[in-house]
Amino acid sequence: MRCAYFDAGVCRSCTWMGRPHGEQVADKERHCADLLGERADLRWLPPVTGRESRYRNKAKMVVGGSAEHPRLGILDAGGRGIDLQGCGLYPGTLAASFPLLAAFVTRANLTPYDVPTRTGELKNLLVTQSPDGELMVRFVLRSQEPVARIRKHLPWLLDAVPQLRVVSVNLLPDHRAVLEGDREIPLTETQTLRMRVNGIDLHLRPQSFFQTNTEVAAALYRHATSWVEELAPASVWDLYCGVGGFALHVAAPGREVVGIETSVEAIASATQSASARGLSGVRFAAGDATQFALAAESAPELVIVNPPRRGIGDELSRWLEDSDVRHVVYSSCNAASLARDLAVMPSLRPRRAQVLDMFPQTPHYEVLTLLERV
Ligand SMILES: C[S@@+](CC[C@H](N)C(=O)[O-])C[C@H]1O[C@@H](n2cnc3c(N)ncnc32)[C@H](O)[C@@H]1O
Repeated sequence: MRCAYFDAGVCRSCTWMGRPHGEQVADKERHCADLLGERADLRWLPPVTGRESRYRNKAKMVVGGSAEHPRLGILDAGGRGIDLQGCGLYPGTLAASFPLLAAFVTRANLTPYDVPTRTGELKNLLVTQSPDGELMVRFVLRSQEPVARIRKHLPWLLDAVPQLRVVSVNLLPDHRAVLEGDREIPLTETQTLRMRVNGIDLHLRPQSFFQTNTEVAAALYRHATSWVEELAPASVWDLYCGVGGFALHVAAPGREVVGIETSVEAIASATQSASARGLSGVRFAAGDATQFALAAESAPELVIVNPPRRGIGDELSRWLEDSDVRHVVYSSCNAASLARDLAVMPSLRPRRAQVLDMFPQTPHYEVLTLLERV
């Protein structure tokens, strides 16, 4: 794939842009195999690949320029906005919303936040596209000052972008290089975007994580589910469950499934999905994964973990090592932290591993592993 922004040197976010896709995937497999080391009893399954472009379901656009001429994209080294509305990573409906969102910024007179002078209001636009082509838009603002203007002009935006289902404001008052703050102000009655994956309705609210690449995420959930089905455990924990993707896929009659996640919003979404499906054996609770495991009276037969980049860490790895959990399905977006965690769990041996190319044009990838107690 080629990218005019990359070739012109204005955006270098996709560091592998221009490299043949097959070569990228082979490098990711090699990288992962090196980190996991020589293991005679580990079977590598063929990698999962999806489309090379238009695969990102979420755009995190920094807003620069002026209210009259907003730029949606990234900031340069001097803190000025670079417009990347033509970025090839975003799917059709999402990409088509950018010029309309830019027109809305002008219409509602939303002054972009200027990093060097710390003035202005609109910091970021966060846009998510569901598999059905519906959109969630979040305006990340420095203060509530523009909220009334956004509300006033919102009917225009809802009319201009008919796929728009969820709109909210997120407040990020401090001058920090983060994407969003803690406080969310809903602007539409609907505050949940339906993310239909493999025929299962997941629900995404603002402030919840969703796998970046819906097509590859669907394969991730399918493959993990087929491994779990083979083992047919009576009890499963889904730790770091987010909106419940793994838990809702592996739910089955007679199986007890518990999902644990720190985000209260994500747990509300997961609970909504479970009750809509009438799943009585699935329960979700907000909390820290490690603390939950350490406090539990008994361990399940199988544990799924899908932690952030830092991995599950020493404490939870040690707990798993000392527990009588027979199998762990570990889905990782950082093979380096996976390898560190594996070193703390020598009794849980990786039997299967599969690289999933969740982030084409970058060195990042997801790896799904099945660990078995020896
Ligand atoms: C890589 S995401 C995985 C989400 C989910 N499994 C999925 O498929 O969408 C990691 C999740 O871990 C959650 N998280 C972060 N720290 C946590 C902790 N200490 N305990 C439980 N969940 C945590 C995050 O909020 C995020 O939703």
